[in-house]
Amino acid sequence: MLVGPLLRLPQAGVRRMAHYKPHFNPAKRELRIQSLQLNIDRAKCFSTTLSQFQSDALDRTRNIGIIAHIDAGKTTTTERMLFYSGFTRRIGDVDEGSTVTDFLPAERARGITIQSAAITFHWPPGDGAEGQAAPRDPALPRSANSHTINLIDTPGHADFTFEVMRSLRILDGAVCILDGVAGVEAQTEQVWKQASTYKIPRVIYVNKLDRDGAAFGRTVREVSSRLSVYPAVCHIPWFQAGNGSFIGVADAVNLQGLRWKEGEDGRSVKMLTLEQLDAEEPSLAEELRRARIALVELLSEQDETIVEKFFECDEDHQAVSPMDILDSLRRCVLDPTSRIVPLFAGASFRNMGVQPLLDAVVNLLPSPPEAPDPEVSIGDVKGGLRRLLSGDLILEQTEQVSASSKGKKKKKNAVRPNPKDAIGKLQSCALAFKVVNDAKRGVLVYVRVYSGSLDRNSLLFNTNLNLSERAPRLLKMYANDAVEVDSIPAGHIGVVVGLKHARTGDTLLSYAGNKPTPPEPLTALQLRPIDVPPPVFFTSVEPHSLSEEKRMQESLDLLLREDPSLHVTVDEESGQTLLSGMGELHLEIARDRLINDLKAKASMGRIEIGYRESGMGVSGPVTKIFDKDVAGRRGKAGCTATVEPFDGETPADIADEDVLMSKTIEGNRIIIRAPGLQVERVRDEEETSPFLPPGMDLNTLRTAVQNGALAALARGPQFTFPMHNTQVTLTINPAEHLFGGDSTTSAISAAARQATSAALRDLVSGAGTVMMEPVMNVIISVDEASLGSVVHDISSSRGGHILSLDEDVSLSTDAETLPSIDPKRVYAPTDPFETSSVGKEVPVTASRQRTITAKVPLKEMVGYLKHLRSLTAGRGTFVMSVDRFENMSAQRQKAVLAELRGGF
Ligand SMILES: Nc1nc2c(ncn2[C@@H]2O[C@H](COP(=O)(O)OP(=O)(O)OP(=O)(O)O)[C@@H](O)[C@H]2O)c(=O)[nH]1
Repeated sequence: MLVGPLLRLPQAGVRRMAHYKPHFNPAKRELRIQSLQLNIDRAKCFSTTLSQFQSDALDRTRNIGIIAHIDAGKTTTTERMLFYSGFTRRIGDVDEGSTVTDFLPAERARGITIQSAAITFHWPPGDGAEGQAAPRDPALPRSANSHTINLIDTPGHADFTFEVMRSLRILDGAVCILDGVAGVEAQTEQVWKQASTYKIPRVIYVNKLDRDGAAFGRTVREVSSRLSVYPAVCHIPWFQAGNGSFIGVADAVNLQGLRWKEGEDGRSVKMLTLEQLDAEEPSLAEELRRARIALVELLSEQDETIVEKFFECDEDHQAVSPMDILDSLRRCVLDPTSRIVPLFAGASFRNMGVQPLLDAVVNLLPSPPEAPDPEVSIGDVKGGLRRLLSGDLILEQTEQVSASSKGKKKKKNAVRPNPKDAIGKLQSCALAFKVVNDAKRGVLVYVRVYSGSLDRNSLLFNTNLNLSERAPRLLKMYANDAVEVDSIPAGHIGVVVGLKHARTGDTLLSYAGNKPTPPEPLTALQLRPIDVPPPVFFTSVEPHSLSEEKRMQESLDLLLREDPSLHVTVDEESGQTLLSGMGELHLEIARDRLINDLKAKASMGRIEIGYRESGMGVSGPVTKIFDKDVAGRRGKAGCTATVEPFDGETPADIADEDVLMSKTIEGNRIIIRAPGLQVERVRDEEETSPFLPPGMDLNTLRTAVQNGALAALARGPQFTFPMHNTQVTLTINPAEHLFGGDSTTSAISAAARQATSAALRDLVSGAGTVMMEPVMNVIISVDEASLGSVVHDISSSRGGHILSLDEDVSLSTDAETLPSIDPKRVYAPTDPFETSSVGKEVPVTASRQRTITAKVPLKEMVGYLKHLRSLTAGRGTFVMSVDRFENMSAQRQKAVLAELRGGF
């Protein structure tokens, strides 16, 4: 934005803003969050008969999350939010391990948030039902009425990136907390980009301004340069006498000062008008006027309405009403093309700045109907939920399917589904965003409902697992307290109790009719689908005794439902159970969960890198006939398998009518062919064949063959690492491979496994296999002084490949790369001990932050943080994510194998 010539102090005779905040009492100039005790009592006394959701009007609901760099103060801020809203009686303390949101013992012990907990509270305090009948008074800010806030606490550690994505996708808005000392860090950039992928409207809160070295102005400039957005500075910090301790904020929207008393719980806030500030803190008053001008100027660049208001006020920046500014900020926040992000200031630990931030959540972030349309997919077709509900997306999907099946023989009795019929039958769709094992209530599945209403006792079809299960109980959660409800309407967040299968990330549908599955193609519907990155670390899990094995398996199953980015495989030959995950900390936390929380009597081995194995050529077709009694039942089935290299991208040629399935799973492609099966679509949704074993449907056959192939692919033939970039084609010929009732699912699975394993072994005698290792995308933030040594260390000692210095290299393929913003053109107040203010050059000094983007083998990154800290005097930070698996050179392979064998 242009601040230069326009940044001038307003003319004399400035009009005073009318104060508008009803819960701030201007007469007393002292705010006390009202009737705290009353609100706590109310919170405890929710009627269990009334559906609490009914009283929470959607436009007075905010589904928000807090995103930040680790340790920026998410938990500390959340605890204050809960306290000021009357939800808790005392402020929890992360350092004492007494917080509400971090309620897993493992989290409390580590002081980090590892699990997203959803909490509902009201702001301003009330029960969210007040004044529901009365329409909103447009002259008052939304924060004049009590709102229901569903807060999802997202994890901050890099190992939990996938978990961050999972919680982000159900948010309608987010607060991004920055550490006022550290500024924008590599991980902030990463999580910011992730939020941009889902186009989530955001506000920024600069925290920890009480700490020595806090630099609000520098942080604001970093927001523009590193996050590529225009910070709309709504608050500036108030340091006593310009450079003393942090005592409050000056509010550029309402043109007032908010001062908190040192050492109190923060419920008392002294408010000062601009005139009072002039008398008490003239330099702050002057800066506040600058901030107001900059704010109006910035908004004017993107919002026509504020320009009109500005002209109506005779071009007096101070005369524009707070309501007009709030409305303009809101329009910008909700406009996906706008790059304006409102920015607030505080020190949560000192209980300063949290109530105005809560007002901002209510005033500026969207209600569920105002939030960006969530992405859904049906098969390969993607689009918005609204397009799905209109039937257009289904139409597109059916057209695509019929186009791709052109040239195929028409199936007998084929019926094309009517999109309107399918949508008409859809009663609700919801996303299970978190599965939590509650000691008292059992397994809780947190859901966000996107359309319709999820009712108690309805049958829920899980499109990820292809099964239905009933929802016997529904709850609305208040951290560890719960209220029983009859339904969860669209836009709301609630909990389903009693589901046996649903996992974190699954899409759940309820539909009309008594069929076991919803009409096609709804069975393939996915809400906000995300790609699960491959696990790169693994460890073995061993029960203490044979009798503990069942218990351990149950605990592992639960762990996997909670966190599907963990994987469990059983090595067929050694019988060892292997648990794999995204990072060392990820597996350490899983170990804690398993052993300390779930009380599994098991021990875990060393955490090791998950290498992969890949074939160098094509195997011959190998046929295996399995013929054995399984659990007292005769089983006989056969299968032919061929394996070949697969580049991970080339689409499968599915124009072959014999192809039953072609799926890429965990970096390998599984193709199932069944020539001569003569598949027929009988009715709308059922496929069958006269040659299937009695009682078996096509889906069961597919799953059995797939599971057999997956079990074989889990162990490479030469190095015993899981196979990668491998395509296996399995052929089931009914005449040769199916033997009526003897061909049970386990016999078919066993035949598929044996055939795949034999084809893999065939590779070894032919072209051979090669080891692959995970290569990471690494983004390192360091100061100028350490740049040289860090770059040298990465490229020479760690075999890394530097991609860029300082350039914005997008980690996510979806995130759009925005043109950069010149921080010189952004308003930022002077930091204490800094000389000039606006329009300054970002100084090129030793403290300037530099960003290194590189590709480095994961093996070389183990324990890197400690090393980076020593190279950068403790200031360097980094984030990394898996780029891909790469073939290892013969020399590197030999060295790694020697190390592994030596048990190093
Ligand atoms: N001085 C100061 N310290 C703060 C402030 N806010 C948080 N802290 C401290 O910073 C540390 C991290 O705070 P948390 O609230 O746990 O941060 P978090 O972002 O939730 O961290 P994760 O859960 O690990 O992602 C704790 O020691 C807090 O006491 C603040 O405003 N001022």
